[in-house]
Amino acid sequence: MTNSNWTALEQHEEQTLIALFERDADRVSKLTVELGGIRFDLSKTHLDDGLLSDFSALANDAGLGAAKEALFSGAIVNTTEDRAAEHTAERGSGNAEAVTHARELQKRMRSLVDAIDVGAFGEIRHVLHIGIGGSALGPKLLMDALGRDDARYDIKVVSNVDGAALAEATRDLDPLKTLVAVASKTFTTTETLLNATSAMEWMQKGGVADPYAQFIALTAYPEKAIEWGIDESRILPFNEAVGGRYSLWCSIGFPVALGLGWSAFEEMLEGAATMDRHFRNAPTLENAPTLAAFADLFYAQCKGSQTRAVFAYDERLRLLPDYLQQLEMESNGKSVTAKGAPLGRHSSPVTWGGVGTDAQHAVFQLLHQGTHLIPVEFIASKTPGHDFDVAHHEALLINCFAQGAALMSGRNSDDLARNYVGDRPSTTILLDDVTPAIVGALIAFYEHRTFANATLLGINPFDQFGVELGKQIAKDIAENGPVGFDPSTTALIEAALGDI
Ligand SMILES: O=P(O)(O)OC[C@H]1O[C@H](O)[C@H](O)[C@@H](O)[C@@H]1O
Repeated sequence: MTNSNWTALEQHEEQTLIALFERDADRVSKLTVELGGIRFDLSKTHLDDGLLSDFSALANDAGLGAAKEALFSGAIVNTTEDRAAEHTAERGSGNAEAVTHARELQKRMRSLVDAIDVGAFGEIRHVLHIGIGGSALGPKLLMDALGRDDARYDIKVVSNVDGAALAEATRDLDPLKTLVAVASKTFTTTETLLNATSAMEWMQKGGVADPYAQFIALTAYPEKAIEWGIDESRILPFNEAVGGRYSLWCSIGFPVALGLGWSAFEEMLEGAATMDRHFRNAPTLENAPTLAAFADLFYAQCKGSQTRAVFAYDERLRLLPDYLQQLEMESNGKSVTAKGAPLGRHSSPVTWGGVGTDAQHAVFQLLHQGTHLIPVEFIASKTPGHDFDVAHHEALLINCFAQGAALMSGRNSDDLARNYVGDRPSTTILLDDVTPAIVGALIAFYEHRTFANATLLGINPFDQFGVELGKQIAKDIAENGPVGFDPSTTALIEAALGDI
């Protein structure tokens, strides 16, 4: 990818959003993609014919088509770790061998769901899912989104090493009726293993005669789980070529399959597969993840936006911003290219966000009148997730659309304190409903958008070495105490922990 591509994009003569709508009566349909029960409306971004053509050239030069084929065919796309990235195979897309392997492991998962259902583990009512990062955020999001009214089991997800999290999660659980799922791709993550050990003690204290019999493991390294004490028959392995933040489709999604039932889990996989096919085959200008990546790159790379904000106008999706933070920031928060050279550009913007309408009364002031340019994303559902008066849902959607309109149109006032400059971009993602299939497609959309961003920047989105240094230093402190650290760190350790 040449610098001239970026120079052309940076020098693009930008029109206001209002002018773009005035000049092109087809703008909404041109920049709206509908598939899998989702409408992606990018018409309130500054993408225009010129930008689309320049970004398409950039995508060609960056080899997006070949990169997609490499991803789906199971080639080594995670070059720094010498691995493929086979999350799409979990939903039946791509490499045949990986798909067959995924199906076999899913059969094993399904058998365990069935066994628990028929009482092979006793009278299980609760599942305590212990994991962190990619081993927690997906199950947490999905159960919160889809398991509100009719979850078949009470699923609690614990991630933080702060014992308060485990205390809260176990407070109302009956240890005799609880299954503990220890979810860790590597089965070496210290927080997860400490929480698992404490959950084991909680069960012992709670009178469970053989707590190990109520523990299962979800991991890519079964031998590590066996070493920890979990019987092989209660381990659900997954392919090590599935990255942690892409792992909700495999056994890390076990609580979802158990909590919502196997058919719902399959619907979620099928929804994601629909998005896989779209990303792989749809032409660039009709390709939702690719167009969204163009808009992301335009603002982050050409307009200096350092953040992008995501607001779920639906309580069921309130954890989506958290989920996306890991997906986007851990994937593309890198200052080096896949070839090991300095990136020389900004990496992924900071993803942040919240829930509408709450956020309107808290942070939207800055979005409307602050000096930062922050592309905003709204996610809403046509169908409400409750039986209360329809007025609630109407108010929710009206507010969502009003915010997008206000950001774009602005309103002039001679009184500067009351002036809205407008021309602030947003994307609206409108779901038919929050169902397993639609949420599956939505998450796959974000995965592919992240991949397209990475490819155009030349980043490997599948490693995360940035998280290692802090872990290493924590280990050093735990093993050796405050030896050899800077004065501030030493003083903090001594003040809070004394002689550890
Ligand atoms: O699943 P685990 O191996 O326990 O890893 C849990 C998480 O921790 C790591 O530090 C990574 O930053 C995440 O990508 C990963 O999802």
